[in-house]
Amino acid sequence: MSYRDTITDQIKLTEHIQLVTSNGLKYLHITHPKAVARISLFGAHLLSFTPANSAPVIWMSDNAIFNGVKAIRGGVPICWPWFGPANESPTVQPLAQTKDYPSHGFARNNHWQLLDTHSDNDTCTLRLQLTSSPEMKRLWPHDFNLIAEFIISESLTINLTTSNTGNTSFDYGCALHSYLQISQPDAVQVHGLDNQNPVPRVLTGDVDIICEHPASTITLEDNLFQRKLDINNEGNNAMVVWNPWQVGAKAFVDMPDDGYQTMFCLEPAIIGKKAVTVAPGKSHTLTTRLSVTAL
Ligand SMILES: O=P(O)(O)OC[C@H]1O[C@@H](O)[C@H](O)[C@@H](O)[C@@H]1O
Repeated sequence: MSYRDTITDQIKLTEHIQLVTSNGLKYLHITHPKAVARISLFGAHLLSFTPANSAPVIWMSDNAIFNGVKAIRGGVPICWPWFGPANESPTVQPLAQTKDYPSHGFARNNHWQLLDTHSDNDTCTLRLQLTSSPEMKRLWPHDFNLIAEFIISESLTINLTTSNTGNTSFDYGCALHSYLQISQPDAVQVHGLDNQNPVPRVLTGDVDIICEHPASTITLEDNLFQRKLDINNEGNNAMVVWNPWQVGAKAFVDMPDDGYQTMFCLEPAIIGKKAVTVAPGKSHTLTTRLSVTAL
């Protein structure tokens, strides 16, 4: 059952933005002449983004679980303050890399606070915040303020700003783990993944790679949807490219067996030893901008 079937409360925040409660969880519904979008406060997780006159840009699993515990499969999960399994990440405290450390950090498994919303004829802007709690500090012993800003118009911009509110520097890793909607695997080509070898990448099987020299704009062309998606990133040091293909999809309880045929993850990320260091009182922003053009 989708969370949309169990809505119990709706509050109008602006002309274009509603705060919706479903099964005790909060969602933001954005309905603007330029685009429709949904955001879950659990995870500050963008669930959908569809500009006017376009097919959906973001893929969401038909079997996604909205229980406020498990990270949602699809959309744009925010992986933070580490990427991938904790025991492989240099930004997790070395003595504590045990099994109860969630993969891809804890930002996508926590409830965020809605800071503010604004909308006008051009744009909707929404800001969500996560701050350090004792439970989070058990996993990652730093004081922080994390703000996810979503700017929704013909294009989508996500600014993820990490601020150090403590007295010592920290390193962090992260990814805006965008699940992009595609028509079918053999209709798509990706450009810009490797700045040094600019060859297109086609989707012909399972892929899980970290590209360390991405161009600032990655382009996903979809010949069947007759569109190209430009993904412009700032503040990342890598792009993760992922599709679990048939065997991988079957192994996920929250992905239909054929789900891999309509998704392609292209994730601007901060990974590895080159992870960003944030000094006390300082901030760092990772930005991704998605815009669609007809082919
Ligand atoms: O199932 P999760 O934790 O959401 O991760 C999904 C995938 O996320 C990708 O970013 C990783 O590169 C994959 O290795 C991983 O399987």
